[in-house]
Amino acid sequence: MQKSVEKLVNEGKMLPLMEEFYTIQGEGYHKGTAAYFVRIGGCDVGCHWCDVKESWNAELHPPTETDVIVENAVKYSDVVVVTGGEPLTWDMTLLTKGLKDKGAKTHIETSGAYPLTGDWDWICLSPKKVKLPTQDIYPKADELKCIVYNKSDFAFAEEQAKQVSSECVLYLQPEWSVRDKVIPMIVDYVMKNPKWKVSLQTHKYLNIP
Ligand SMILES: C[S@@+](CC[C@H](N)C(=O)[O-])C[C@H]1O[C@@H](n2cnc3c(N)ncnc32)[C@H](O)[C@@H]1O
Ligand SMILES: Nc1nc2[nH]cc(C(=O)O)c2c(=O)[nH]1
Ligand code: SF4
Ligand SMILES: [Mg+2]
Repeated sequence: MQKSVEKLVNEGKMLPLMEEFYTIQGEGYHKGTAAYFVRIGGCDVGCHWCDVKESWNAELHPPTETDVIVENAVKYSDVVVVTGGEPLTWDMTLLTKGLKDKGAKTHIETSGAYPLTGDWDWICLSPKKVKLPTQDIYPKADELKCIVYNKSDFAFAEEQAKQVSSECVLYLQPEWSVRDKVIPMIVDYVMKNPKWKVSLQTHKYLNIP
């Protein structure tokens, strides 16, 4: 990457944009709500079951002016979900300021593995064992969305739930490739531990992005 572009990316004035699309939020608390998704490239957390591995290498995604991302997003929706990749790889200050100045609600999907930047109306924290969230994000998470791949993930989810606020909404979401195996385990767990709710990737059932 050119040095001048690298500097702009480091300042959050440009971001490696992988894709953007208007769809229905499929997961978690806001599922069913129309929203514009902005997917920023770059992630080195390395979840083996990640459903967007094409996002990992930031260099494959064109550095795009943050102002241009904002101008476009607000044409589609007043709810903008920023995801990735891991959006907190980058400084989210200017992106969220731009969106909020134009009246949009800012939502983030994050593993919390890097320091929290940006001004968010909704934070979905989805912690990963391989690279735990930074301490600063736990009290600010609005929802905690733990992915269940096998039964050890219930214990991990409970450990994570101890660290969020009492208002944070708690979700267990099946890892897609093992959904048939883990959905019955999640259903049983939630009935026995009703502070948790089930989250499904409903967009995959609806065949939408
Ligand atoms: C692709 S990630 C991008 C945002 C951020 N890196 C994160 O992990 O939160 C978006 C959401 O999808 C979830 N996710 C990724 N792959 C999944 C899979 N195979 N099955 C279920 N959920 C998955 C993540 O845990 C996260 O909540
Ligand atoms: N419809 C839809 N809802 C989503 N919720 C979180 C997603 C993500 O990849 O971050 C996602 C996604 O990719 N599509
Ligand atoms: S943190 Fe998110 S984007 Fe990164 S590998 Fe894990 S699920 Fe994929
Ligand atoms: Mg997704």
